[in-house]
Amino acid sequence: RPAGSSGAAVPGRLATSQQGGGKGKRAVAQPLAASAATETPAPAPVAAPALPAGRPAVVDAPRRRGGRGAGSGHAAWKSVRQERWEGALEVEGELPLWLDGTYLRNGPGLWNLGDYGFRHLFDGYATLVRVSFRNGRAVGAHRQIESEAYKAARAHGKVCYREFSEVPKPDSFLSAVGQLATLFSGSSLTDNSNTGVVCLGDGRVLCLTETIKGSIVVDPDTLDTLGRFEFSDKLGGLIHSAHPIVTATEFWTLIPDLIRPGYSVVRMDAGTNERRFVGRVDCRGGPAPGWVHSFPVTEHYVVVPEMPLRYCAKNLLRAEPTPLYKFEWHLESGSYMHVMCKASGRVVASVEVPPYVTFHFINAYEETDEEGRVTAIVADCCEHNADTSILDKLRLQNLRSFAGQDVLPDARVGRFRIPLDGSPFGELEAALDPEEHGRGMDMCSINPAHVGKKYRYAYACGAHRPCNFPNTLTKIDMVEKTAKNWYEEGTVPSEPFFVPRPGAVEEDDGVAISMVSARDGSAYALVLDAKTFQEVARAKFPYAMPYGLHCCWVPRNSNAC
Ligand SMILES: CC1=C(/C=C/C(C)=C/C=C/C(C)=C/C=C/C=C(C)/C=C/C=O)C(C)(C)CCC1
Ligand SMILES: [Fe+2]
Repeated sequence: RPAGSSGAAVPGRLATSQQGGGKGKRAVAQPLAASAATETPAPAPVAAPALPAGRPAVVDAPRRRGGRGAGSGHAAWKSVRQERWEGALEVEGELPLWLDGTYLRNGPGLWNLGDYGFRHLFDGYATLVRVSFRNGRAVGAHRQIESEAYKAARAHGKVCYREFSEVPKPDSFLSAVGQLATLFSGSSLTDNSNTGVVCLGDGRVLCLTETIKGSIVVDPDTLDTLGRFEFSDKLGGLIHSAHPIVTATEFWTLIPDLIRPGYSVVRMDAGTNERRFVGRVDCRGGPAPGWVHSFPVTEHYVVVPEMPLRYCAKNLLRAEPTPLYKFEWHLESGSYMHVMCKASGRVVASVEVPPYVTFHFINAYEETDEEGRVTAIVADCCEHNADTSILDKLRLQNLRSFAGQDVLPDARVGRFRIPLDGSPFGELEAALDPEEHGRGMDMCSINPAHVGKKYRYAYACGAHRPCNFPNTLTKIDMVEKTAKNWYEEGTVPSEPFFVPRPGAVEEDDGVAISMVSARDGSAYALVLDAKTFQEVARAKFPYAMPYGLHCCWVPRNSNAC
């Protein structure tokens, strides 16, 4: 964590330097003594202002230029109203006293610029949410990440960089060659880091998206944007996996090569900014690499997925999105799983597998024989039955227009088995009956002590049907092949993030924390006992919170995660 960032709030620091002028309440200059770390009673919640006058107002009405969209819908799909807020949260139930640290959640929380509404869930500007727990109390906050893309959009009142589905309206007549140049130099790509948030081994907290320039360091206490994470190496690349594998000592990621289809596997030591090239996987099919939103590792291997949903340079350039956005489906190209040895960079297996669509790998581990030799890799993921339609379902118009129809495509825990004996094929099967979790499955976490190792439990979002989006929290038992489900009518819960109890021995000794947005506009951090999957407490925000994607846990008073 950067020097001076202690985990305790600094008494006397102001909640905001902005003065009100927008539609929200005016700023009240109030000491930020709200952290439970200060031992002082937490003050009442203070609303920060909406955007300052003269800048495009952030509105919560879902509409595109020229008219309102279909219904105002659920609070989860409405833009956050204020740029920032911090205050004590009302706690219902008993927060465990050992829960001492900060839960951070990142996600695209702002989908409107003035009266212009974005199309897709993944387009929104990044909103970081914080809940700090101490002594059974909770302090909440949220803040927009100050990416160049967000600041430019605010300053000019329009999209200025290429987002997931939005592209800037050309105001100069760049030739096709010019457009291509801005794409391949990366200058037109967004740095809107609205997807992941990770705590590095050295304590720095990094927000991520799929562009490398969108790796942004934030202060977990103030939620200040500290600046771009500059990689000091010469590896280059424009895009990488949104989900690096981060441990106390290292950081692994994949860099797809769109010119010569393949992936670079790279590793960075904690405490440095220098990635080192470990090895390369050449694609086996298709005109471009498969989309790698995430990938898993085992103790000795990196697993590189190559799915038939592939990047598409033509679609990257398009002004109007296709149903598959920047990607293309190439069933004929085959589906593969590659395995690289972490130590040598050698590809030790490359197998063809049944077609699959996944965004999130859950975990992977090695299977060994009686002599301890590794015979196969098992890799689990949230698998969408090789159906890409989930991407279109995540258009905001679809999410906002739910009227009781069951339209969420089925998903399952897909379990790959990749033999290491030179066989050309691997297997893919459901790890448990998908009915156990309502045939919805995404946004997963596990006990971090089990990353790359044999594990039993995963926490994810499942479905209580009919629904148009995952609306339950589910604990999957991979051994018993059962699930425990949490559901509350009208709510949209985000990724349940597992936080182990310090000193825990059992894999599920801890809590699962999820930010829940309710239809009535309430929002709360829900704390479930990870063993029983029963609610132990909820910490309520005094305002509506949009849906968000991924989370991390920053333990208190530690300079490392
Ligand atoms: C900005 C550019 C890109 C951006 C890619 C992004 C922001 C990808 C984000 C992907 C996410 C958040 C995937 C999450 C999936 C969640 C699912 C399927 C949940 C399902 C629920 O049931 C590129 C596309 C890389 C191109 C360059 C510019
Ligand atoms: Fe993700």
